[in-house]
Amino acid sequence: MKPLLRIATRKSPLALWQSEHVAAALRAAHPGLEVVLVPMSTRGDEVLDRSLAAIGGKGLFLKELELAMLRGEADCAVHSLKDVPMELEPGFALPAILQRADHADAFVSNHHDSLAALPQGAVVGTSSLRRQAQLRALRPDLQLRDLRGNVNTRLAKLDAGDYDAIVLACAGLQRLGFDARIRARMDAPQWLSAPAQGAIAIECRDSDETIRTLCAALDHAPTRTCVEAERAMNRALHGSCHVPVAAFAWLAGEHLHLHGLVGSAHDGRAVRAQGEGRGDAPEGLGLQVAQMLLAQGASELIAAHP
Ligand SMILES: NCc1[nH]cc(CCC(=O)O)c1CC(=O)O
Repeated sequence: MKPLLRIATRKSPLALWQSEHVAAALRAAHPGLEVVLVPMSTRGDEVLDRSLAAIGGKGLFLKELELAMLRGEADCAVHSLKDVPMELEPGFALPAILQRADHADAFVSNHHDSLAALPQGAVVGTSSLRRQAQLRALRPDLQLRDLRGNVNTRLAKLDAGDYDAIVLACAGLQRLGFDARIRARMDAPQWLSAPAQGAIAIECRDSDETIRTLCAALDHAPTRTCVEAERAMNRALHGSCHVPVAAFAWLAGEHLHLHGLVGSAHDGRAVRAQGEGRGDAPEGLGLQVAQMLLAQGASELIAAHP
């Protein structure tokens, strides 16, 4: 019998695409390994009428997949790393972080070319506090409206005329074949993406050495370095999906650069910081930039988002 590896995945089109992508990469890395998907629904996918924060935060997307691993129904799970809490559940590990795709956000609209080109008072859809905070800082005149659901649902709501524009991740749009929907990339330094946006991670049980080793073949060290800096910054700010924190790190040779932002989803206040360090010490850089943000009053902004 061929050795078998079972991947727990959410059922949204993006989650399925990402899990298929990981499955194909694992098959290529380990000829003879059989890889199958175990699609599951999570509470985060099913409850769409309440905010994520109200039903328990982003960890909800992971919990059911972790339970499937604990029950022995799956060997690992595939996630968008930006949806993975800064502190993993005890007993779990991330043996692979794949090479990051486009980290940037996308301005998506059927009538306007960019954020700057939106008319006064235009309606923009996003439920992300991070995106709301940056929109308020750059364009205080805009009307922000909630927009939840998977990528396909959000595009359908835009097309129904509910919004003048919406903001989504470039990576998700590209993976689903919606590249043509990207009217403008929203990128650093003016606009910062979510910590680890664009990176896919594999999670498995800490104790499962065989699975960890199989998955580790897909790990991309430069991506891990960058997302460790971004996540360390977020962790030091007690970041979760309930606070408007943005971070983007990139490597230039041996130098690691990190830009961070903490904003307010209620008004246009925001603090920004940037730092530079060595690629072998990403967590130190993350902490350093977090300290710079705190020194400018980030805690007050974070406390305003209970
Ligand atoms: N919040 C949902 C989510 N989680 C990951 C992505 C995009 C893919 C990625 O970041 O790798 C998206 C969609 C979006 O924000 O538009």
